[in-house]
This record gives sequence, structure tokens and C-alpha cells, in this order.
Amino acid sequence: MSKGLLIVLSGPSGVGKGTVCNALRGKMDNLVYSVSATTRVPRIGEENGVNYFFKSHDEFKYMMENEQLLEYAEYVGNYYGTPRDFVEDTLQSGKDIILEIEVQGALKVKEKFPEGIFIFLLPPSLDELKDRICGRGTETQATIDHRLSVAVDEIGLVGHYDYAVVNDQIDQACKRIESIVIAEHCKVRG
Ligand SMILES: Nc1ncnc2c1ncn2[C@@H]1O[C@H](COP(=O)(O)OP(=O)(O)OP(=O)(O)O)[C@@H](O)[C@H]1O
Ligand SMILES: Nc1nc2c(ncn2[C@@H]2O[C@H](COP(=O)(O)O)[C@@H](O)[C@H]2O)c(=O)[nH]1
Repeated sequence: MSKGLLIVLSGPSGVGKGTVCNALRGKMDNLVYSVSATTRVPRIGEENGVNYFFKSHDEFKYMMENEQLLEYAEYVGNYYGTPRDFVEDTLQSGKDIILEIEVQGALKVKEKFPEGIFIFLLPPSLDELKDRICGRGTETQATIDHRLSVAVDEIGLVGHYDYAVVNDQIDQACKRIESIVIAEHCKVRG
């Protein structure tokens, strides 16, 4: 059986990564979603094991030190990391897996899995990005400001990715990502 594809979806906070991933759920049968570990406190409505594995700093440190994470990064005051075994087992089973992660982590994954498919989700404009992150209503003003302040540098790293997809409309962004995955499955690999 051939291995699945490792797909990384990155982009600045508020661009719509989570929204697009949720919308893809009903559309792509062979696609599995990686659930990350984080030290961030849960938002209202978030569930442990569904949105994230919510960890204390000590628990996260244990995962880091025991090589349980494929990658991790500190982002705006919290740690985030991708559980390694789940990714490797999913790929081995022939299913595709999508990692919704920020840019530092994505670049670390690229070092380990250069054969992965790296997709950067772009906002239609910086004003729209600001409106989206403010409109979500989950962050304090200080956190919004911090996240927006790193967004410009993050967007500057788009050249490290294989594909750039503008999230102007959710269904259009999903179609573009579906098309990329279909094309990657058709690719002749050496
Ligand atoms: N194409 C779109 N048009 C308008 N609003 C959108 C679009 N995509 C997402 N949104 C909205 O933008 C907000 C941010 O989306 P989302 O939480 O998915 O972003 P994210 O990139 O996952 O953010 P973070 O990195 O902070 O987790 C949400 O309120 C969502 O409903
Ligand atoms: N490097 C990693 N980044 C991750 C991971 N899981 C999520 N993220 C990214 O963190 C920011 C903030 O997320 P939020 O839920 O607090 O808004 C966002 O860009 C996520 O995509 C991970 O495992 N590794």
C-alpha cells in the first residue's frame, strides 16, 4: 500500500485555517486531521482531544523531551506541537493527514518531510485579516495586536511553501486545496 500525503496548512492567525479545515472534513474522505497539543487555555466550546490536547507546561515539556512531537513552536506566549505517532501511523495506513500549524513549525516539518505538501493560506488583504481575527471574538486586544504584529513576517515566508491559496471565500479556498491534493496524488514520483 502506498503511504498517504502529509499536508501542511499554515497562514497567519485569523486567516481561516480552522474554518477551511472544518469545511474540508465533509469533502475529502481520505483526509485525517492532526490534533495538536498546546499549553494555551481552552476557548469556550473547545474540547480536549477534539480541538487540541490541552496540556500543562510540565506535560508539554515531557512530550518535547521524550520526542513525542514531530515539531513544536512557541507562538505568542503558548506552546503548540504535533503528536508524532499519530502522523506517522496515519501516513503508514495510506491515509492523507493535514496539519494546521503556524509557520515556524511548518518549516521544521519541511526539514523532516521535504516530500510533504506545504500550503499557505493568504487573506484577501491585511484589513480583512484584522476584521476576521477581531470578529472571531476569542482574543483579548493585546493578543490580537500581538498576532497581527507577527502576521506580516509570517506572510513574508510564503516563498517556502509549495502553494499559496487566497481564502477569499471558504468554498473557493476548499476547492483550490482539494484540487492541489488531487493533483499531488496524480504526480509521478521518482
Ligand atoms: N473566507 C472567509 N470569509 C469570511 N470570514 C472568514 C473566512 N474564513 C474564515 N472566516 C472567519 O474568520 C475568523 C477566523 O477564522 P479561523 O478561526 O478559521 O482562523 P485561523 O486561521 O484558524 O485562526 P488561528 O490561527 O488564530 O487559529 C472566523 O470568525 C471565521 O468564521
Ligand atoms: N507549530 C505549531 N503550530 C500550531 C499547532 N497547532 C496549532 N498551531 C497554530 O498556532 C496558532 C495559534 O492557534 P490558536 O488555536 O491559539 O489560534 C495558529 O496559527 C495554529 O495554526 C502545532 O501543533 N504546531
